[in-house]
Amino acid sequence: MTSDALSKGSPWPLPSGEPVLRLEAVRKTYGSAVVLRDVALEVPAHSVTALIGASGSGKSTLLRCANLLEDVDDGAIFLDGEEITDPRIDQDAVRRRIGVVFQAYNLFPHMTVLDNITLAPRRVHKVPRDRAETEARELLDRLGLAGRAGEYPDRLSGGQQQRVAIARAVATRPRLLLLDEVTAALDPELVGEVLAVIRDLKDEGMTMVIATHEMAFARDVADQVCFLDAGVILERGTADRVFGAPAEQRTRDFLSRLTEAGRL
Ligand SMILES: Nc1ncnc2c1ncn2[C@@H]1O[C@H](COP(=O)(O)OP(=O)(O)OP(=O)(O)O)[C@@H](O)[C@H]1O
Repeated sequence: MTSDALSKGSPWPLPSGEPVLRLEAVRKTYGSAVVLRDVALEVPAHSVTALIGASGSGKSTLLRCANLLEDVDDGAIFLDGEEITDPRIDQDAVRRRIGVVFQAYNLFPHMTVLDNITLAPRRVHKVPRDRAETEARELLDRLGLAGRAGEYPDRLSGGQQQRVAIARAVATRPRLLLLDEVTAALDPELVGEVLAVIRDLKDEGMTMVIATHEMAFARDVADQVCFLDAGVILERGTADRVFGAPAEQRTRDFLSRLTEAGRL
């Protein structure tokens, strides 16, 4: 994070001391399959956490639980110290504080880029149209999409559509941004432009949890890396530590398989 970006009036709320997101002993099952076991995680304000691990290790499920798209079987999840897995909580109000971007951009095809981005600020957060549109245009500028506000999504490349999806997710000034394999559906030459946008958000102080198979990116951008193995956070540490000196044999095996495949 650059203090410069914050002093210029970054929209992301300042740290409260409490981790933005905290998971305590989270367990999630689908039928008889245990998908998350005893997962504990703390995501401090303005930090980036990368979730890495083989396909099926539980990265998406963890993000879906954090956004209340899935109920947990056991354990608790806290947003800014408030237990959001408490059944009495207003789940919609919680979701309004969390931005989510998935692999599929899910933009509304019949709406312009500007309308896609301003829909939630206007409808859900009751931001007046003028202000919502001014802020959306500023966001588009920052994400390298100046001049595309009036276009429909099908006129944009996959990388541009995914940047619009990120703009839509941050337009509501979420407390936390969850990114689930946001480059997985993109042609390789478009991956870099989306990763650059995420790096800029980090520099502006956005708190993020990113499930990714892009190891070089995770190593570069993450403050904290969690290696998931069969639903367990087997190893957690700074990016340099987990990638440079993994403590667990299964982490070493995972990383060497990627190295052999030329993906690390
Ligand atoms: N709705 C569901 N019903 C049943 N099983 C599910 C469901 N969603 C996920 N699973 C299972 O949970 C496990 C974890 O899946 P998840 O998608 O969280 O893994 P992942 O690490 O994100 O994988 P990938 O890297 O391929 O996205 C997998 O075995 C998956 O088959």
